[in-house]
Amino acid sequence: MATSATVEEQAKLVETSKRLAAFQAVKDYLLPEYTRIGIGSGSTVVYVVEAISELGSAVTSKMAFYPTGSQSEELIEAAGLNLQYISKLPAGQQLDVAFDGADEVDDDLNLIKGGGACLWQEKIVAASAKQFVCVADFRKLSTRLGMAWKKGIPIEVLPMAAPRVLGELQRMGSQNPRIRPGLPGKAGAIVTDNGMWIIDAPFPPLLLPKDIEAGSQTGNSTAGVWTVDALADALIKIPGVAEIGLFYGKNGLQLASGAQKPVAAYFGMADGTVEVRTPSS
Ligand SMILES: O=C(CO)[C@H](O)[C@H](O)COP(=O)(O)O
Repeated sequence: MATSATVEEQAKLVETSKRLAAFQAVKDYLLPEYTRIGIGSGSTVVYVVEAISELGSAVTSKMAFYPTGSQSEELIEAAGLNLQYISKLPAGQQLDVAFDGADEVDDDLNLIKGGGACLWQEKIVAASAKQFVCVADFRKLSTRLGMAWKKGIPIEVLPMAAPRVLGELQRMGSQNPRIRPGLPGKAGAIVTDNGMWIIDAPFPPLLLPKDIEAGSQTGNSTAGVWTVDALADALIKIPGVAEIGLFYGKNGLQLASGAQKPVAAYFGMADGTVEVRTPSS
């Protein structure tokens, strides 16, 4: 009994933390004059939509909301918000802001995403926004990707290429990469909103430039030890890989468009506070 109460309490704490982060992020980054808002996927984003709905229709009726897949599409519709599609965003134009969750966030605001299999559309929406804001609970706060999220980097692949991609990943040092299975009771692999499969590829914790500068590591691939950028650049080049769940590259603040990294990551903490991580440079 005591154990189950603890598990329940922990689950409640996590939900409270997600909600805190989401409400603070919306308060800080959703300005009433904004008209185009990206809405990511996952359980934390549910609270983002709740926070937005609480602003009332006088504010939200002038806004259009762009989903990152079927889950967030349903969320937007259920909240009575105006649904719009990124495919309808005129060339050269941007969303004002996009909110999304993450599976892990490192010291440099690189992200692992795709735990919910929506990474491809999530990356397109994030990169289409002037500002991408990440919302998460304390479990996602990390120093190096792969330290907290042990399931591996989600990689969206063309199904016919999956066996070959698995072989490439092993060669690159991934430990036991696996095709993600479908829901319990459903045979076969999980199929994304884009008709693709997901491979989860665990790698040893990914290094940052500061690790290389410190001289203790080389960041090369020989022992499967990679920097975030080197691994991401190599993964995306594998034939059959549609998109990868590493959101990396230049800091969001430095870019007018195309950023994959957030301008800020909000973490609801276990003590009821919200920690905000922003780019250091
Ligand atoms: O990348 C994602 C889905 O593809 C999610 O944002 C990520 O898995 C976090 O989800 P949650 O908020 O439920 O922890």
